Amino acid sequence: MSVNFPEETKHLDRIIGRLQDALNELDERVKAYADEFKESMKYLAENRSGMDGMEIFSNQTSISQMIRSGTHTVERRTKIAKLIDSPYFARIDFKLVDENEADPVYIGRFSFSDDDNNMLIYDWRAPISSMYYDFELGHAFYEAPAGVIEGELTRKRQFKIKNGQMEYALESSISIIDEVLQRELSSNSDQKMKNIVATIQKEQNKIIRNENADVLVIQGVAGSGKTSIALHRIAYFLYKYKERLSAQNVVIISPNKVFADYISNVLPELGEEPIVEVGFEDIAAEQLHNVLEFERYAVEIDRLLDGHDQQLAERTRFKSSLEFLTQLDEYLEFASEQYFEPQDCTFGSVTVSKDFIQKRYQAYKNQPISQRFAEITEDIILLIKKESVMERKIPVPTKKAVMKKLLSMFKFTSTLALYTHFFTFIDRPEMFVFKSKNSLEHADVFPYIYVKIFFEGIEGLDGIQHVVIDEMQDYTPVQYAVIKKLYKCKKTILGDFGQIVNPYNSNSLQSLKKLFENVEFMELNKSYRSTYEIISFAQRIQQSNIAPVERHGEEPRIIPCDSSQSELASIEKLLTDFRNSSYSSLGIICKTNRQAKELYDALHEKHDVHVLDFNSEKFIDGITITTIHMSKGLEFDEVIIPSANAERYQTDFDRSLLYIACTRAMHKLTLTYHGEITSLLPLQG
Ligand SMILES: Nc1ncnc2c1ncn2[C@@H]1O[C@H](COP(=O)(O)OP(=O)(O)OP(=O)(O)O)[C@@H](O)[C@H]1O
Repeated sequence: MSVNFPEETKHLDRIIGRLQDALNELDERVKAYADEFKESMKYLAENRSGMDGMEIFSNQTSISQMIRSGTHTVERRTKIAKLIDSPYFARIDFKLVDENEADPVYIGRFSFSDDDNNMLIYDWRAPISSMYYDFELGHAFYEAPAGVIEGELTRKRQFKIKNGQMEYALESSISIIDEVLQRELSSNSDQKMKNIVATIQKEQNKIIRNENADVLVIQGVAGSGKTSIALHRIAYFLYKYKERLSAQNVVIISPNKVFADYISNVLPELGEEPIVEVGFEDIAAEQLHNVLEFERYAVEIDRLLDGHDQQLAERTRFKSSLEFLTQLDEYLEFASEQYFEPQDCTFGSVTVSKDFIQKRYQAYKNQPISQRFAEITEDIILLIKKESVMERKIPVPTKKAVMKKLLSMFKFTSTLALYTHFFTFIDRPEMFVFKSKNSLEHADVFPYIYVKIFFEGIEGLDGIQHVVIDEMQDYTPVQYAVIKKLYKCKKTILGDFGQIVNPYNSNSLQSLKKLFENVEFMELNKSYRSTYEIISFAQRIQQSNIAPVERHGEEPRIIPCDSSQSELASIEKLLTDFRNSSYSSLGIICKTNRQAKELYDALHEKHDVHVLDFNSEKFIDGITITTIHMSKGLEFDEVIIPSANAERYQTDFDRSLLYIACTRAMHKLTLTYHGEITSLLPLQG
């Protein structure tokens, strides 16, 4: 229920006035810093020759300090400018247990206080703001640093303020949150993912503010807000632990560059620096740099989807199982115990016994093999030095010479030899083939890196304090095992095991549970992206426990066509309708890259369409032709799924692909086909 609150309009005017004053003052300060900086640089340049070292140092220090303060002021200014556009989105009135009057608390993207330190706007991440997400009117509490604060919420209002103007204000009742949410969800898609601070739901807020879990795994249905929540969770941590955590300490592992670009605005919108985004292939490229090549996933997946190379499929399936990791661990344990055969070593007149070497080898058990050898080398050199002092002058060997001797006592001298031998060890030599000379198949990349860590070690990324992994269902247990070694920090892992896009990936939520210690699981079943009709349709393709939000729209359509030409004509008609609609994005989602390419060739002369593939870097509005793989994590106002015929979509795995494609649509969904319709689709009523 939209209400006119004259007092809220007045309050808004007052706050905007204050913000404007603050902005003017910050503008002056920025200008003063810039002038002072210019002056100091000029002074230093002109007088440097006459200064001693101490003077130069002190000048440079004060310039550095000036830059830091100036940067901080510019950041503050950026936030205030954003607040002037939209200062807050909610108000709660909270009455403490022992008090008679409730105090209003306005909540916005960032905090803002007046000169006397009165908080005029609270940051959405502040402890007191959590009550807005967690409680309806009545008893409420929040956790302050000093302990739990209890009281009563006597009022809850929501606002939409844009360009400094109140677009609407709503008085809370239990259903009000839904009304604002409905408005937000009904709007058209954006080129980039938006922040959702004004409408975070209670179950989502719980995940955002969960601080206990070392590893938090979020299994959420399509469109349940997992990615949004993971980013808001990072924003929350950056706020709460600002003294010791900054954006440089956080990494997100995302499926591809387009997705990374798509989500890149959320943190800056929330006033935080963007975080580093990498893909598993970037990690692989870094680890294999100058050693081995490997086949890109994008290339391999088309071969897998074609279904012609059954042996490749078998190798991929095997290497993505938890059992494979278990066998690999057993092999490495065995290699550690059995493949090192110490021998007596003589250096000049000193002989180091094999018992000594074996004992030292055992002492460094938890380290990579070459690290163990480096440690033993130090021990041997120390031993010889001691002998040298006590007995007689003995020449001390170089570290390199000792290392070489130790390495020769190990059965394999390279990671690759150790890795490939594994397949003989488990009696399945057919499970390893080189893609081409010096090039690994995709499925071997992470097992190889895992063995490399065991043999050569890895430089852990110590500066990283939090890792987010999106689309968790696409990765294998070995990939997680590598991540565990690489990033020894807290993790937020999210995805949906109902959306597996590699038919030969045999990973599961159960396997994931076994891979981590102190892991907490949270589930999200409500879907916010698509209309009720689209979700009901998708659910008839693949049953899941997805609960649609009550937002209604057109029924999805299935358009039968007589021939490929008439199917193309139907698609063209849909494109024209889209151009005349208010929607801004349309995705034509194909099963394979080849199908997408053919469709592009048929359409691009007459229509303004673009292709999104594994080489793309950006998500852009308009008409996009892409594959189900690439569309994961993305959303479109409207989706067309062409060739929904029996030949293209027939297996249970195809069912899952169709489900993913349908759930990319926010408002409108159409499927076209000619020939026989796929039996995976629900019958049209
Ligand atoms: N609380 C919310 N308020 C407003 N919009 C929301 C909320 N939660 C989710 N959404 C919207 O729902 C859509 C889906 O969110 P998101 O992409 O984060 O979901 P997901 O679970 O990662 O989806 P998928 O697994 O299908 O890729 C986005 O448009 C997001 O803005």
